[in-house]
Amino acid sequence: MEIDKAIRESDDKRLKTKYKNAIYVIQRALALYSIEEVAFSFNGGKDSTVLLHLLRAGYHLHKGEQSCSNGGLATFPIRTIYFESSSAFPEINSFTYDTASSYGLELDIIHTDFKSGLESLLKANPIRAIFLGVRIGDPTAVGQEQFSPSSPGWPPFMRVNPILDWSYRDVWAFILTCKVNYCSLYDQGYTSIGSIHDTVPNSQLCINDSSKCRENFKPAYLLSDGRLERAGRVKKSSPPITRHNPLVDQDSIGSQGNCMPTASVIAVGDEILSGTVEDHLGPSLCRKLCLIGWSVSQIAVVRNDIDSVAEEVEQRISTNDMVFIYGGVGPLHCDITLAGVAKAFGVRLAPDEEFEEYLRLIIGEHCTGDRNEMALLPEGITELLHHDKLPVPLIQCRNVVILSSTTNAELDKEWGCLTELTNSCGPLAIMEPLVSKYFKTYLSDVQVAQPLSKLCFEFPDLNIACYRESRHGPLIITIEGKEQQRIETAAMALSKKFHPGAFSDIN
Ligand SMILES: Cc1cc2nc3c(=O)[nH]c(=O)nc-3n(C[C@H](O)[C@H](O)[C@H](O)COP(=O)(O)O)c2cc1C
Ligand SMILES: Nc1ncnc2c1ncn2[C@@H]1O[C@H](COP(=O)(O)OP(=O)(O)OP(=O)(O)O)[C@@H](O)[C@H]1O
Ligand SMILES: [Mg+2]
Repeated sequence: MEIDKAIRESDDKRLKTKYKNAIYVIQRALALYSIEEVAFSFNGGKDSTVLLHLLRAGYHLHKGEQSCSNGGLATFPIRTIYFESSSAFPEINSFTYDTASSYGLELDIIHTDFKSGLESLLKANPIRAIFLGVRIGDPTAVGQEQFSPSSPGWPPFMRVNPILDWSYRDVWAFILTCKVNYCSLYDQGYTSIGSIHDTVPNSQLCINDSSKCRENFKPAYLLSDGRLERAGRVKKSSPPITRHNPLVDQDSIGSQGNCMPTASVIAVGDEILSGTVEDHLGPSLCRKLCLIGWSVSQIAVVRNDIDSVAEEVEQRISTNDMVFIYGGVGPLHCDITLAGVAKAFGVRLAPDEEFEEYLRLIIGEHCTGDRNEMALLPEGITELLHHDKLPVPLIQCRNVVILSSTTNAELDKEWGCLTELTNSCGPLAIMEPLVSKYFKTYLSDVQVAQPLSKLCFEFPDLNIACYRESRHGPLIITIEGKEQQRIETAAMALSKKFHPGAFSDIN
């Protein structure tokens, strides 16, 4: 088979190893699943082009092991799916179609979104595993392995990623060594291809030729720093904050009519969800936020699972000014919080040298593996918040602050530093806290209900709430607002509705 021969004849040892491992993954998958149970997700991109040829070679070798077939690959027996979108580059579409006809691919063209397309595909076919050209540097690769079940909420199938550990250089080494065709856009400076709306040629490949009016680009395989592969892709998450942004621009709060900034708190921990450990940090964080005039919109607990964290963060970042997340931070297998945050913003985890230096000062060279996994941070969106009292800086990714505290004492320290950083453009705007007044009464709920709801109506600018600490204990009523005088007026109005002494002040 021509691919296998080209690699065998090449001197590139690294490529040979990558090829061998990818073929091994493909052969494992073909041994585990029948040919009707597998599919190949092909989109004409460079990574899926590499995968196509690896699958052709892998299938040929797999067949060869079973019989002495000469592997006449006029047709490619693995069902191939292409999600065609109206915003795909015409060059990508034509390359995909031409490749399908050259290699006899049985192409299923799907016009819906990934999730519903896969749902229909799995309903109509016995597919259990899908080959993908996902690589470790892709944002969507976060948390994946060579065999990874589809995420919760997706139809159930196995994602098989034979080139997960391939670098940008490996991909081009393979394409050039095997002399296979690739989409023409890669010769025009495109290095990673999304849609026509979010992809431009990579500026790293721009040739500055003042004599020509048109910009020229070198081909993709000349990009020397593979980390810049996605430089031509517009980030999926443009600044997520749709409301005013109090992160650094504290003046914007006043200009929005003194509206309170809101925060959401996320705890990560299976141990909290199983009831083994009680979360004390969440309530403490809520109190701290209220004390600096912030309103807490939600407190959530999620599992130590990348997708659960990503889903929660993705929902909270657009509706809150800030999101605070803690738990799941560290070097253990269950420490997935940073990966979840990266996934929520659609970026990858990448080594951060500055952070690594801090970690090295603390833990020395005692990290396992090639490098310190704790120094992998969401790429392009991370800011390190330094403070003299902290051994390592706090991590902020856009409007998400990742706290590493595990106890209230540690939280007090981190919080103290965060609020002190405010003066030197830290993430928190310190607002005037709301003023509140607490009353208690032994009247029954039924007696209090109607007058209290009238009071809410008369004072719509105040936050009037009530709760009981125990079934037979007093009813506690709280009145919260911006001005003390206004609260006193409401308190007076409330007491006038009942006999004297019905309420006592517990402030
Ligand atoms: C066949 C196939 C299976 C996928 N399975 C999953 C999945 O299990 N979980 C997930 O979060 N995304 C899944 N995706 C979506 C990809 O992670 C990613 O969103 C997609 O490749 C588009 O990337 P883009 O947003 O950069 O265009 C799948 C995509 C395809 C084509
Ligand atoms: N529209 C699509 N139809 C079918 N498969 C797709 C589609 N989009 C993505 N995929 C699958 O996801 C993989 C990863 O996509 P990604 O865009 O990162 O790689 P690529 O398109 O092959 O190369 P490039 O990074 O140069 O765009 C693809 O190799 C392919 O297996
Ligand atoms: Mg692509």
